[in-house]
Amino acid sequence: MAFFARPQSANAAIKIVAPTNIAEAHSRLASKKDNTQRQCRNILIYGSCKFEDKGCVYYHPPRASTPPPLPQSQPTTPSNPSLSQAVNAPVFVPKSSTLPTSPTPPYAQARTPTSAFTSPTLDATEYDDNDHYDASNYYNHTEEGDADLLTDSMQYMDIGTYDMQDAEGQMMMPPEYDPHNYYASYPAQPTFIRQPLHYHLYTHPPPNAAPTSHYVSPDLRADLTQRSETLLTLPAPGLNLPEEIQGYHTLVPLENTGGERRKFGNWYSTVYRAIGKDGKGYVLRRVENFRLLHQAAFAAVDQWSRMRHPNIVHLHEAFTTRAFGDSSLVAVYTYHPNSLTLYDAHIKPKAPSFQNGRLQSAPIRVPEDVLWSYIIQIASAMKKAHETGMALRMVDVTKIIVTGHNRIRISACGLADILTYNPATAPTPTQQTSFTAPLSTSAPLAAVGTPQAPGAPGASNAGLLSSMLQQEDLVMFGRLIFGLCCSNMAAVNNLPKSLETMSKHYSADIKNVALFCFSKVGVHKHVGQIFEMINPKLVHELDELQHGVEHLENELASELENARLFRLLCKFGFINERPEFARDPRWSETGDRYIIKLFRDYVFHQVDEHGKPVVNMTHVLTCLNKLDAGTDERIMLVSRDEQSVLVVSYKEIKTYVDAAFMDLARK
Ligand SMILES: Nc1ncnc2c1ncn2[C@@H]1O[C@H](COP(=O)(O)OP(=O)(O)OP(=O)(O)O)[C@@H](O)[C@H]1O
Repeated sequence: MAFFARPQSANAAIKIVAPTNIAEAHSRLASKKDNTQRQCRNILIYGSCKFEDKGCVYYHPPRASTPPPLPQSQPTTPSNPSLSQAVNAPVFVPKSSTLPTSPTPPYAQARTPTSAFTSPTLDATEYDDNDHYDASNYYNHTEEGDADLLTDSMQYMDIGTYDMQDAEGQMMMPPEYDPHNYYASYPAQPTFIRQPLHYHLYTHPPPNAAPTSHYVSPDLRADLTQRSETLLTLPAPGLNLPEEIQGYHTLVPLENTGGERRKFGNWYSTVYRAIGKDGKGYVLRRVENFRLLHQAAFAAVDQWSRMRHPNIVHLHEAFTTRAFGDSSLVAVYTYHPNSLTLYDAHIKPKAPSFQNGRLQSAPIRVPEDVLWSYIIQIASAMKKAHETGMALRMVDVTKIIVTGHNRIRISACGLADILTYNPATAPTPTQQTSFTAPLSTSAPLAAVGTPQAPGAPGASNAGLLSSMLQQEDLVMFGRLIFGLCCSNMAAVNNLPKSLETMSKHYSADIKNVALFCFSKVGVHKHVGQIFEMINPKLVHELDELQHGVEHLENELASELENARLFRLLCKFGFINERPEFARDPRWSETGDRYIIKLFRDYVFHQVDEHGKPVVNMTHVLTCLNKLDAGTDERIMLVSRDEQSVLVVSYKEIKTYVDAAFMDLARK
């Protein structure tokens, strides 16, 4: 309760009085201008004046004597910012158009270009050391300039205004959003004093990136919200799933566990979503009734867990478990909420819908640019795997998931390596990390789950197997392109018809890539050749990606200020109108909290000249951002009975808000 006893004078708010000393300051400046006995500034700065004997009108002390000390300038701001001195300082410049504008500061009159650099008595060579722009020299070398003048001029500066500059002296934060209003309010205040950029100030976004609202678009918001929501859904009761396996809990099946099931190679498999020890979502891909014969089979897991690629679902670990009541193999992958397999997204028959005005149930064909994007992403993932001596082995519509807008990832990588591990063909660590050259022999392909023993002379079993699996990746890739083009995964079984369909709906380039991948082994074929074939499409994809990044940046910009303003509003909510202090006038009618209360009125409860509420988000945003930044700019707060007026800076209000909040938090 100590803060209740805080004396009101503890705050630095000042009462408004008429700025009587403006006229005095002007007359003082005028008298200084007439003083021809003032010491020449060249003597002060350089120790001599080249024009001493050539008509310089200022006073030059005898050369032998020691130069007199610099004249004491008038203090720019009161050294002790006590209330009594602050009251007389005519610093406060009301920003509101309803308030009188401040007089044009004298420094602004003094720094006309001619007076600064075109004095006939100045020799440019005399300023060699000061050629670069320097604000203080600039003023010092004005015709009438001296330290006193500069000091006097500084008194008229609204420091809050100069805080709003970046390193280049550009205005960073117009007090109002409308730049025209800003310059109309400050017609004669050029900006020369450089202050470090205060990143917490509210900055008007560049016009080309100006967000249309202060929130991300509804579509993006809905998408992101749904993704988080999905992670929180609970499993249906009665599934009889283990509560926890190796630290993963809250298992939820991501596919139908009853009815007809497809096999994964020779095994049944089920995909679950689970929460890990770190609270993040994971996918557990369980292979039922798997017997691990060789611990070394998990070597592939190490390799895949080290692999990072944007189009490959990351494999974290794999283990065997009896928690499901059998001997299961579980591979743990990153969870990408609300994903669909390519099959579900493009091939699975949909409920009838209106297409071209007719009710149709045929799947909607994948647009060509989307197909190119898929081809590039899969080829990129494949290239990464092949460069590290591995094969994807999962280029299949049911094992590629769509995790975002046209964004695909290959899931289940590494699983086939464990399931089909054969110690006779297991690669050594060196072979695992070496680049696999394109296959030069016409060896038969190894199907997933049934690797064949290679026998090419000169090549190790492991190396040749790896090459064969990589060739198989390409064949699967070709099959996938045919399937997506024809919306039928058995499209390659009737190649002539499929080619006809492709020619009808897609460009010849897609057909060429599909045929290249699907063609028989025996030629020098590797995934790098695909990139050579599709160069122009790569450029297009890059452009699209950059557009996508820009779009997201703009979305981000619209929310940029919201988090800190939300925190500030929370503090206001905690401090203002506390019911337990409702009958205690000391809570909000005196001292710092009174100022917080008046500031809240200033921000939210203003009325116009007709008494109508001013509902201006720009005003609120500007005020709150300045408060959060703690600027030196001062505002005028009027009591509700309009009997007293307080002038207080944002910096001071910020201190009071923080102190009041800390008091509450400590209670
Ligand atoms: N990493 C992942 N993140 C999120 N969802 C995933 C992930 N991997 C797979 N899924 C989802 O899990 C579900 C089942 O995946 P699965 O690979 O078993 O596909 P499937 O079509 O059921 O194939 P199969 O019939 O061979 O089991 C799919 O809906 C898929 O989108």
